Amino acid sequence: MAKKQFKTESKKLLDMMVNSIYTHKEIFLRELISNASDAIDKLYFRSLTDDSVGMDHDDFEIRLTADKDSRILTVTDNGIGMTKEELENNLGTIAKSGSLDFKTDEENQSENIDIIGQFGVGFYSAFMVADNIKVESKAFGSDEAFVWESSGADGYTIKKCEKDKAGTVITLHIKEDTEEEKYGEFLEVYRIRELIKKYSDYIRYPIRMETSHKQLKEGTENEYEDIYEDETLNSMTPIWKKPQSKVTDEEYAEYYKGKFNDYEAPLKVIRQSTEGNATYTALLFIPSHAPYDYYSRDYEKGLQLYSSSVMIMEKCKDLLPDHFSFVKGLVDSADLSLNISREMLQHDRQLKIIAKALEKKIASELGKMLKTDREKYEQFFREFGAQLKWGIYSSFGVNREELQDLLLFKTSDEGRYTSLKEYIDRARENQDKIYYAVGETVEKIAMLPQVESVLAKGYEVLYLTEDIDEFCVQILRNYDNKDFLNVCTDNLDLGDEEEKAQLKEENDKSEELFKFMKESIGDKVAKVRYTNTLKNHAVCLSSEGNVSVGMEQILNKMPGTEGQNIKAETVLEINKDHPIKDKLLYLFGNDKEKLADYSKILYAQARLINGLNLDNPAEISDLVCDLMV
Ligand SMILES: Nc1ncnc2c1ncn2[C@@H]1O[C@H](COP(=O)(O)OP(=O)(O)OP(=O)(O)O)[C@@H](O)[C@H]1O
Repeated sequence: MAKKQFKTESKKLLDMMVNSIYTHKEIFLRELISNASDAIDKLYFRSLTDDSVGMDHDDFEIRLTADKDSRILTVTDNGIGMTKEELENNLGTIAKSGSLDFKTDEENQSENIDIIGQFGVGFYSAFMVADNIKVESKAFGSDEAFVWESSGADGYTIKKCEKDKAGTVITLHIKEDTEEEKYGEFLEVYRIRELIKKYSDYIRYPIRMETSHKQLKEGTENEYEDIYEDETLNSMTPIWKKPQSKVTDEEYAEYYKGKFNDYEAPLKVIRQSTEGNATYTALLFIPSHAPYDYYSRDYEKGLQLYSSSVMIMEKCKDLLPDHFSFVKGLVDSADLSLNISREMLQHDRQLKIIAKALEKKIASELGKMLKTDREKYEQFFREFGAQLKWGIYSSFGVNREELQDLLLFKTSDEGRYTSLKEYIDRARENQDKIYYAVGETVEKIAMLPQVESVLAKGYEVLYLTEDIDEFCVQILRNYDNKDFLNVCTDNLDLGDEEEKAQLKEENDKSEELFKFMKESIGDKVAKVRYTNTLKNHAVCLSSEGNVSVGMEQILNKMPGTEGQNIKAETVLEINKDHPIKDKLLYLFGNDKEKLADYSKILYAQARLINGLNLDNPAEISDLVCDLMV
């Protein structure tokens, strides 16, 4: 029979598995057992409403056999099974489409680790240890059974076979041992027992295996015989049902990695059990890094939902607010009915109470981490901080009480992270503003002329480097009764009354000059004026109104704003103490043509100083050359 070919993506992945240098090959057993358990879950769930299943919870099992002579390891379940089409679709292609959109450079073996870790390639991982795999399966309700067989990337076959009951038998022919790899260990009972304890202990169905031990023969004194017995290798207690003191950090980490397809241990484990309004146990994990798709539309938030240890939903969105969408984990509650539908669940009062309590718990645990383990918190914030800021912005500040003290911003104080409270604690006496500036990097912001002058007066400035930062700050408006103030906007008010009056007078006097300069530059600026906030530079840009120059950039980059051309009211500010001022006044009286060129050049310089690109670099370069020759 002709072999069918794997889909291209699957073939690549398979090649990688077959030649894997991944050191944790042992995880293949966890993957197969987890699939078996899922398949049993499905049939058990069905048995609750369908008498024809004819099985009780106690009838379900996962069975292992290992034969060292033939190098055969089998994993058998009496779950829902697969039809011919399902065998084809589930095992002939990668379950999760798009997993391989991610770079799969076969040459670069080190990427193996990431792929296995990130996507939990499941069934395919068996090819790390086996050179031939057979999957015999009979779907519940079907009269026919089929066997899928493959020796790796060259393809697979599907044929009819005989099988009595619904379920699946996976037969692995374990690879021959090599110098580096002793694959034979996966046929040893002690090793299998160890792996089940490590990765699959919590599986709620018994994982059984016939094992033997030596026993003194009855009636003899020194004759021993082999006694064969069925041994259940797992404790079947879900990890969240074990007393907290009995679970080590490592066990939580292994559980998390296996269940949520992560290659790194979580940054934090949160466990909560309550009775009262709602009785539930929650086991939550804060990952130590954002999943590859976290900041994309494909990412789906949610927690697993169990009713008395039986999973009723893989991803319950309603349990997590958007600003904590990075949290992984599960909730087990006896208060929820097993047969509850998704639609009903949305309106379930219990669920709402649980969700509220979890939100509070997560916020308080993060707060604690910020206080007691700064380094860890900063690691968390680098990965997920933007989500908290987004939470404030997208809710128009409704969540501010919960979130504002969890925020960190970069600051002029050595470019490190600060919380708002820390900023206030360091603020100068009588400082009634929280100063901030926006830019791509800390270094670029530090060079902004306005920032220099605010720093020179002894104030600290928040450096907003992330796209969401300024939006978040604008929604907050103030913190601890102090308003946020963008140092590049018009109302930076650092001088005394006398200085202010003097500036106004000078500005009024030069009104005609400014009008001419503005007309020369065109509608890229709304105004030209003098400023007394600059120290060394001749010019800078600032803005008036709600949209700052930085926001203009971000808003125009956002999808959906094409063609809207959102504009900041840009102001070109000229240092009133710089010699350029006299030059401009002179040109205004004597050489308007040159003044027009100067205006354009000054505007271009201001853009460069503010870290912005020029829209007409060739023109500016020509103008500068003309001045030079
Ligand atoms: N023992 C089994 N019984 C029934 N169906 C199975 C069994 N093993 C695998 N499958 C089916 O094959 C699919 C693919 O399995 P695979 O382990 O590759 O991915 P997955 O379990 O969906 O994802 P992941 O392992 O990343 O969580 C499963 O979703 C399931 O539908």
